[in-house]
Amino acid sequence: MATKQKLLFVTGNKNKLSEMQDLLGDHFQLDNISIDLPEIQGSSIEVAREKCRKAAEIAKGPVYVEDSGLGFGALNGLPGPYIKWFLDSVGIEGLVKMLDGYTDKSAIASCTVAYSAGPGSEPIIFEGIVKGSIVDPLGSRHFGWDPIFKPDGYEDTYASMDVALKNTFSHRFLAVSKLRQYLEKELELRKSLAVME
Ligand SMILES: O=P(O)(O)OP(=O)(O)OP(=O)(O)OC[C@H]1O[C@@H](n2cnc3c(O)ncnc32)[C@H](O)[C@@H]1O
Ligand SMILES: [Mg+2]
Repeated sequence: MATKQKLLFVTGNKNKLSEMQDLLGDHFQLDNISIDLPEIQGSSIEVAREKCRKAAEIAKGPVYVEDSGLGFGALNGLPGPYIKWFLDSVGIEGLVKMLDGYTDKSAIASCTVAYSAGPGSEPIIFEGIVKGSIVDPLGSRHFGWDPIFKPDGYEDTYASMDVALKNTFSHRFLAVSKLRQYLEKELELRKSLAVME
C-alpha cells in the first residue's frame, strides 16, 4: 500500500481535529500540534494567514491551520471570526437572544484554511461557506455553535444531524476540498519534476 502524505494541522480544538481526520484521513496522515495560536483582529483571511505564519515558524515545516466563523446577516456579518469570544461569554442561548429584535435570522458559517509550505512561505487561503439560519438550540452540545446553526435546505441543525452528513457539505468540508485539490496537484507536479530530473 502506498504511504500516505503527511500533513500537519495546528489547532487547539479537538472537534476540528476529529472532523479533519474524517475529511482528509483517507489520503493524508494527519499529524497535530495542539496549540491555541494567538489571533489578531481582522477579517477571517487575515486571522487565518497570521495563525498560519506563526504555526509554520513553530513547526519549522509545511503546516495548515483554519479559522472558523459564524456571521449574522442582521449584524452585517458579526460576530464572524470573533464568534469564539461571544460563545465563551454569552453561550449559545445568548447568541440566539442577540437576534431577538430582528426578523432576519440568516447566518453564514465559514471556514478559512491557510496552508504554508514552511517558515517564510506565504500562506495560501482556501475558503468554504454555508448559508443558513440561527434557531433555538437543537442536538448535542459538544461542538461550539453547532446546536443553533441550521443550514439552508435541512430541517436539522449541524448538531442534530449525523456528523457524517455534516461532513458531506459543511463549511469545513468545502474549504478542505479545495486544500485537498491543491495538495494533490502539488504532489503530481513534484512527481513529474522528479521524472524529468
Ligand atoms: O486553535 P484553533 O484552530 O483556532 O481553534 P479554536 O477553537 O480557537 O477555533 P477558532 O479560533 O476558529 O474559533 C471558532 C469558534 O467556533 C467554534 N467552531 C469552529 N468550527 C465549528 C463548527 O464546525 N461547528 C460549531 N462550532 C465551531 C469553535 O469551537 C470556536 O469557539
Ligand atoms: Mg482559535
